[in-house]
This record gives sequence, structure tokens and C-alpha cells, in this order.
Amino acid sequence: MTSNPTLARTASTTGDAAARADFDGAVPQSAPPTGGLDITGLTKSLGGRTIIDSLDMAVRPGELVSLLGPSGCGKTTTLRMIAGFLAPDAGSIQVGGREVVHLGPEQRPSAMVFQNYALWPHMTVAKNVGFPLKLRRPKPSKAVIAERVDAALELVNLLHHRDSRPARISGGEQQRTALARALVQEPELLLLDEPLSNLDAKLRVKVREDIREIQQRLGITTLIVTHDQEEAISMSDRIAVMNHGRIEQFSTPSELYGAPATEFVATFVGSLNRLEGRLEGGRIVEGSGVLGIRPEDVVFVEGGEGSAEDGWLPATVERVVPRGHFAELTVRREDAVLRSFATGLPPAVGSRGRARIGNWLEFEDGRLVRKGSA
Ligand SMILES: Nc1ncnc2c1ncn2[C@@H]1O[C@H](COP(=O)(O)OP(=O)(O)OP(=O)(O)O)[C@@H](O)[C@H]1O
Repeated sequence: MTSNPTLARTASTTGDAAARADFDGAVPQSAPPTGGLDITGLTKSLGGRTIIDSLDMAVRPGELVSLLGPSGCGKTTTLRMIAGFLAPDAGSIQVGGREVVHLGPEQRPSAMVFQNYALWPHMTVAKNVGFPLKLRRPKPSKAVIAERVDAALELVNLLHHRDSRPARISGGEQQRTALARALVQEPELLLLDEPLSNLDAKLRVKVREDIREIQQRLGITTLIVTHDQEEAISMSDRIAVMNHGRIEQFSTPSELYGAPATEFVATFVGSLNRLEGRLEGGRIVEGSGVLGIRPEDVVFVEGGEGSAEDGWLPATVERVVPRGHFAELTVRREDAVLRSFATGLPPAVGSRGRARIGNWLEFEDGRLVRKGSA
């Protein structure tokens, strides 16, 4: 297993002379990345059903990738096979170019953060974090374990709680303890199963920023399982969108949003007006395809003449849902009822004006065939 230089460097007393000479008191912004993850032909049946169907995926060294998909699509099953808790029926899993599929979880160069954190209630934070090191053979000395535990706790900003028990710290601190317990193992591959699902909305934003920052600083190749598109979009270099045990698209967040390969991806990532038909002169008319229109691509303007020129059609606001810094409008035109996002002061329910469609996606048989723009 490659030792991660940054984690070693965070403890001033840890490491060999070269590492110490390198350490100038500040944690470097980025370390050389750990190895990538290469999965090919991963297959698993459970209860007589194919759950994962010949899955291929390559995560680059130092990359953070989210496995995103609805409940039951097979995210956790995939992660458990990568971690070594579940044996696949077929396929290869390589970490840093080394085949690990036949190894047990503790022999793999990966560490997992569980959804429920799985902390021992009778152990202090420091004992919990040091536990995986105690299981190592040969067992590291007490002093080495203490140094590495402190380095990991410092990374997650939890040194002051080293002697607290899990019941005495907050949910966010428990999450960071679980993260430190994974990082202390200096894994090449960090695996996180719905890491933020037990946190309240505000803390979730803070913790996801923390995880991203630490991950980038250490250069650890990371795979996160989530069903939360906002979480995936805000943290990931790339997102693998899963549906029924297959990856529908594996792209950057902006590619997924702007050019979704399938109707499923378009509806799962971001919100979408889905309408049967096609656009002709800015007007939705009958047709065999499916139109996908992002709410921000529907513009409503109060008052003014509603003329078909430039795609403006008369429109009435039927519903207004404030969303904080913007509002979601339901706008009725003669051809369709559309959701629209409005920034600034939203119009009142019943307001009349005109609405126009700026950009749209065209799907046939569930696949993207064209992107249109007015
Ligand atoms: N031991 C099992 N026996 C039979 N079917 C199983 C078993 N474990 C999981 N499954 C099924 O496999 C499918 C995928 O489950 P998995 O937990 O991987 O989904 P998921 O995408 O992680 O969902 P969630 O977000 O709800 O955790 C589900 O339909 C589930 O019912």
C-alpha cells in the first residue's frame, strides 16, 4: 500500500527524515494522487435477480466520483463489492493497477466510511480511529498508532475530542470520526456510503465541503454513493448515474446537466419539464418525440404583447413556490403548462404576460437526439 505523504506530513513527529525535511509546517494544498480504480465486467445476482449487470467504470487517480441513482439501483451492492464485503459473480476490480477482487476487505488498499458510521460506543474517539491500525500485522507500536491517530484527527479538525466518547459528540463530529478512521489507514481508495444522509441540511453542506477539501488535499481517489443529486453535483469531479444496475452516463456534473445522454439522466439530475411533442416556431406541437425543458429555460415576463414572434406566447402564472433566492412558477401557455424559475421579486398568482422557451432537449426512445436553442 502506498503511504500517503500528506497524512504523514500533518504529524510533525511522524515519518522518516526525508518526510520531515519536506515538512515546512504547512499542510500542502495537494499531494501526488493515489492509484485509480478500474472495474470491468462486474456482475452480481442476488435472490435470482441480476442486480449489477457487467458494470465497467474507471476512476482516475485522485478523482472524486459519485455513484448516483435512485433507491434500489445497485449503488450499495457495487460499493460493497469494491470494498470486499460482497463477492461478485464475475468481473475485475483493480486499485492502482493491482487486482484486488480475490482479497478480503482488510487486505484491500481501500477504506470505507459507513452510512451509520459504525463507531464503537464504549471507545473514545481516538480509540475508534486507531482501531484499524491495531488489527494490522505486524502491529504498529503504541507511539506510532498515537501519532497517526492524532494526525488523522487533526485533518478532520477533531483533536480536541480525542478522549470523548461517540455519544458525547454531535452527528457531524461522529461523521468526521468515521472519516478519520478511514484516513488513518492511508488508503489508496476511499469509499463512502451515503456519508451525509444522517446530517441536517445545513451541516450537510458544511461536511461535504470539508470532505471535498480533505480529499483534494490528500489526493485520495474517492468513490461516494449517494441518491442526492445536489450532493453529487457539488462534490464530484465526475458522476456515474446508475439505473437498474447499469451506468447510464459517466460525465462531469456540467455535462450531465447540459447534455444528458438519456431521458432518465435528464430527469434525475436537475429538474425538467417533460412534454410529448416537438417545438415549431417556439410553440410546442404534436410529435412522436419527447421534449425536455429546464425550468430556467422558460422565461416569463409580466405584461406586454404576447406574439408568436421570437417564440413569445401569452401566459398566465398559476402557481408560485418561493425557494429562497428564487421562485418556482407554474406558467400556463396555450400549448403547455411549464415550470419556470424566476429570480428577483416573483410575479403574483394570476399575473398575465408572455413566456418563451430558450433551450430544449429532444429525446427519441429515451435517448438524447438533439439540443435546441431559440
Ligand atoms: N441480499 C439480497 N438478496 C436479494 N436482493 C437484494 C439483496 N441485497 C440487495 N438486494 C436488491 O438489490 C437491489 C439493489 O440494492 P442496493 O442496496 O445495491 O441499492 P441502492 O441503489 O444502494 O439503494 P438504496 O439507495 O436504497 O440503498 C435492490 O433491488 C435490492 O432489493
